[in-house]
Amino acid sequence: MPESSEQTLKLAIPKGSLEGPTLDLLAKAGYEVYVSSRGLRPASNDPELDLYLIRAQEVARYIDQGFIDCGITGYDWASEFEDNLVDLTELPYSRATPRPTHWVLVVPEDSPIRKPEDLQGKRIATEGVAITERYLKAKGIDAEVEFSWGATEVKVPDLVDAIVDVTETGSSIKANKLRIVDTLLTSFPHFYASKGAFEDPWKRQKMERLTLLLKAALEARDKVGLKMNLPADKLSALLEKLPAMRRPTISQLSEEGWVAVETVIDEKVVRDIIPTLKEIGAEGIIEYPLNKIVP
Ligand SMILES: Nc1ncnc2c1ncn2[C@@H]1O[C@H](COP(=O)(O)OP(=O)(O)OP(=O)(O)O)[C@@H](O)[C@H]1O
Ligand SMILES: O=P(O)(O)OC[C@H]1O[C@H](OP(=O)(O)OP(=O)(O)O)[C@H](O)[C@@H]1O
Ligand SMILES: [Mg+2]
Repeated sequence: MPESSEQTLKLAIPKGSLEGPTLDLLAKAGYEVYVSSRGLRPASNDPELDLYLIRAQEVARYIDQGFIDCGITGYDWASEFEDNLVDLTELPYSRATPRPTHWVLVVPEDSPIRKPEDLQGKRIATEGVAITERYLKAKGIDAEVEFSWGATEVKVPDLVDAIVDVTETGSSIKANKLRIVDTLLTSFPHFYASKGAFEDPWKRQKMERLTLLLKAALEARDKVGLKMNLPADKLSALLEKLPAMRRPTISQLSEEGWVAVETVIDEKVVRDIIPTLKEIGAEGIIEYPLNKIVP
């Protein structure tokens, strides 16, 4: 375990839906976090980090109050504190996909509610009471909003007329035979800092370095490196046929008439590209995973 450090940065990691993907991202960024089964103050391989596992809903409030220097949480839960926080960066990852989450107004498939205005005088259950009330107010709709502790999908139509819930893949909506009436908010995780921490030169530099590494790790996601040797006279054929190979590095090989080509491409096109490269005349093709890309 690394030695303790003089100066530390108090960083909150969201406990719950985002915990797993956030720990994976931190690891890719170079920060191994060791979470024990009940421990909410995880250790890490960086003695300058003082880590807290805090519910996503509460991260922004503790940063706002200055108890925590910075943290990762969904934009949805931080939006009401937005004016008091420094938004260091958006981090485009989710629980299961690279897509953002949506807070949606949902009713049973056969509900008579077709548009938001049909909610006038109705009852809505949600974990996001503030998000829902802000939305209704903006639309001038008067409806009763009650807090839900979760498993919200089960409440329509017997307990309430509609719900507002998070959706990512849409599978919960489908499984519960629900229909989306409107989208209230779209959210990715963000890395937020308190204004106080941002004004502290040491903390600011530490957070900016962390931001760079987190973004670099996300940038490298779903990309791979590709390297090969190629007869020099086939180079133009290769570049013509493979527009996916943007800005490759070309270097001369010691063997006359041959070049080495190196590039970064989306992993999803690799299975089409490698056989084509072989057909064009490439040899010694290697594909390798990437941890970080810093533009
Ligand atoms: N299915 C999901 N896919 C991706 N992100 C999600 C999903 N559910 C929630 N999130 C995101 O994770 C954060 C926390 O979500 P939420 O408030 O639902 O708490 P939770 O961690 O899922 O815990 P709970 O079990 O109480 O719902 C939010 O920023 C939200 O946008
Ligand atoms: O569109 P999907 O990919 O299906 O994701 C949406 C589901 O994920 C969240 O549930 P969670 O697991 O947080 O449980 P909860 O119902 O206790 O909030 C959300 O409340 C939905 O139920
Ligand atoms: Mg949830």
